Amino acid sequence: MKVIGTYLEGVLVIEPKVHGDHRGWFMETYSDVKFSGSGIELNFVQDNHSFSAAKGTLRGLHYQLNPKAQTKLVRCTQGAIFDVAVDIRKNSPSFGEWFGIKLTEENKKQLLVPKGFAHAFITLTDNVEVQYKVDELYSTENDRGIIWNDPKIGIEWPSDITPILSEKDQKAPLLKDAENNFNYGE
Ligand SMILES: Cc1cn([C@H]2C[C@H](O)[C@@H](COP(=O)(O)OP(=O)(O)O[C@H]3O[C@@H](C)C(=O)[C@@H](O)[C@H]3O)O2)c(=O)[nH]c1=O
Repeated sequence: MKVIGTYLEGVLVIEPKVHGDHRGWFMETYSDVKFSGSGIELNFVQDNHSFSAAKGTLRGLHYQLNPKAQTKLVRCTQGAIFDVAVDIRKNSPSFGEWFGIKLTEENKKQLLVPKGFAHAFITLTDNVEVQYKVDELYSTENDRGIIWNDPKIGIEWPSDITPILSEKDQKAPLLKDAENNFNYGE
């Protein structure tokens, strides 16, 4: 397994070791010992799995407030997504900055999105399955969103796709209208 840092502190790209043979392949998608060995101490408590039928489905930007903030270990097991993390830690030097990466069924890459980051993805193919582990339970009271196309964040979504959004995500606020509630790292 390879752990690759990004320009956002704490956001990591994980490349599992894939063991191929004449039958196909095998990989460990998460190992407590290997993550600990790389300095990543997590206690996952929930596994999530979503299916998006159409290319252009955009879920996010989502986060949970403390004390229910979540670390997410995200992977795409069918099709392809462009996966994004946005730093919403108020005192961070990279507050409001984003990192994006293509996660696909073929490349088997994973993105580790720490607490204090909003998360979103857009599907780049039809019939996409995304699976992710989280280290805090879902909490409707603490579940929040930021609008996907906030110009202040300026995420470079694939330009040839018109996003398909949930009603909730269409009504999400701008970063500037949500940031008073952020309670990470204070
Ligand atoms: C996230 C979540 C949703 N739900 C329910 C609530 C709702 O009825 C239904 C669909 O929820 P949503 O519309 O919020 O699903 P979705 O838009 O897929 O939300 C997800 O988006 C990605 C980007 C993330 O980062 C996730 O943490 C999560 O916020 O599932 C749970 O029961 N448990 C959960 O952990």
